[in-house]
Amino acid sequence: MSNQQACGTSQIAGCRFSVHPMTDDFVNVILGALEEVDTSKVWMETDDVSTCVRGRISHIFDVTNAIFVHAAKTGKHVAFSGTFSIGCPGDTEGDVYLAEDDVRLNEDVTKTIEQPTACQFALYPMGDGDYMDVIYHQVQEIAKLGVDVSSVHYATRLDGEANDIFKGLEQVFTKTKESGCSHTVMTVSLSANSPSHKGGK
Ligand SMILES: Cc1ncc(C[n+]2csc(CCO)c2C)c(N)n1
Repeated sequence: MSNQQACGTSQIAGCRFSVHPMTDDFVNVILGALEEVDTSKVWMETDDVSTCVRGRISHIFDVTNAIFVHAAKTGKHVAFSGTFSIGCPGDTEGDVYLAEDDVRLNEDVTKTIEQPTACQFALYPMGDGDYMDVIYHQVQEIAKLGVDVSSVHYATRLDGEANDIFKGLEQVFTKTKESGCSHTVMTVSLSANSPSHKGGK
């Protein structure tokens, strides 16, 4: 890749995300989900707008998956919106978290939570001239994982279990990075328990 040198070489991955529960009790749903999840293998900061987690890819997806299903298991309509990134130039602070092993701290609990979910994601393999090939290939691959895949303008839609969707998103993100993309960005919107899900999309 021609501009490999211009871009950062940090292998730290991250996600900046917000959870929006459609309920008067939103503070408890947000803070409850953040507290219930073991975040000791990621760097994490929460403010009034969003939360940022940084560390190894496995833990970024383990933690965001867990926070989403913990918020959604309340039964409230919950929306999640996040941006995943790896290879961001200058992203080195907190690299100490890369020394963690890949044992996921939340998987045992997360996998017991069933949560039908709708997702729209968009992949941005930056710094690669063949970016559309990368996107088409990854969308084909995610279809093998047991989630319904369809096309919408500017994104790909996934319908299925939250845990399967997160597995697919992690695969897309990891494979894009492994294919040599110097800076990979993926935006994700999720919706659970929406009254609009009943009777179609
Ligand atoms: C994951 C996540 N992190 C932070 C916020 C921002 N936020 C909005 S209300 C609230 C609780 C009371 O301060 C917080 C932290 C969010 N929505 N989702």
